[in-house]
Amino acid sequence: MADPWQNEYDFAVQVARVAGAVIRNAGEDETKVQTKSCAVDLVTQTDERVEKIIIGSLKEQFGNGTHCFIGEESVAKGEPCILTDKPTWIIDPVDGTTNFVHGFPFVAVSIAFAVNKELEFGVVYSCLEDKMYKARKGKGAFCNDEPIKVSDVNDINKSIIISEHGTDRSIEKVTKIFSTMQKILCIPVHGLRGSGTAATNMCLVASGASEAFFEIGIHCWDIAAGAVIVKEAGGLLLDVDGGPFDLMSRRMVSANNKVIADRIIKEIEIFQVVRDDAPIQKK
Ligand SMILES: Nc1ncnc2c1ncn2[C@@H]1O[C@H](CO)[C@@H](O)[C@H]1OP(=O)(O)O
Ligand SMILES: [Mg+2]
Repeated sequence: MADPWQNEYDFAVQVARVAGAVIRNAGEDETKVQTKSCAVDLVTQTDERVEKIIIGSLKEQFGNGTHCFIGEESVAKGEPCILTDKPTWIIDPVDGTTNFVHGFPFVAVSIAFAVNKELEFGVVYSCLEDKMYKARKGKGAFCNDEPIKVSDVNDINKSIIISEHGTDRSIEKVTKIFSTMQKILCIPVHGLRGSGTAATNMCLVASGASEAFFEIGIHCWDIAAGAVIVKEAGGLLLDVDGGPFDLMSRRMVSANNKVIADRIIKEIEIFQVVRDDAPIQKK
């Protein structure tokens, strides 16, 4: 049977490439920052411009009222962040905005597509490295059209684990994050890393460069596309408490296998975050 979402998938790859070129060519003026939720949560003109380009072209192509859109900058401006059964695009125009502002060379465009609350495909374009990661449910994961798969390491002592610090600087959260990192480092593991973009981190797990990436505080648009890519590369997704992965929960462990995931989960100090789909007055 023909793939009902083939056109959407192919178009997402094209749009991600265009968006990545816009990011690469963004002038100095466009890296001037404004802040969002706090002093270290950054946004630039490019984030907003690229989201408009992506959503604009998707709407022109498919938006006859049947498709919904969840985009990082649209949600920041008050649009709802609720996943329904309708075909829904989940978009982070510039994942790694802090990197982008500083010229730290990992910045990704992340585009995912869900139907009936299930992720159908994901595209992550790491635009400064010119790496196009993509995966269609049931059809494998690719980087620049070459198949990718997760690492086969199941000895935690031989792993590289990725995490990030996020944008919350409250002392209790930072203490928990660093305590978790310290415990994992001292298991010991070969190394701890973080590229500064959740989408790229997930592609690093998918391509076998790292065994696991976990974070509390990420948003659905940071990880939706990467989630399909990790799964299709043979990896798995879990909640930070070992339960099932929930895209809207802002908590995620992605790993090459269950042995590594379970070992990491044992060390994670959980802190509370407000869900992406919580009523707006709670945020
Ligand atoms: N409050 C938060 N806590 C943790 N990670 C966050 C976060 N807000 C955004 N992120 C994302 O996590 C990674 C770095 O921690 C980036 O992918 C960043 O996405 P962004 O660049 O699109 O904001
Ligand atoms: Mg992001």
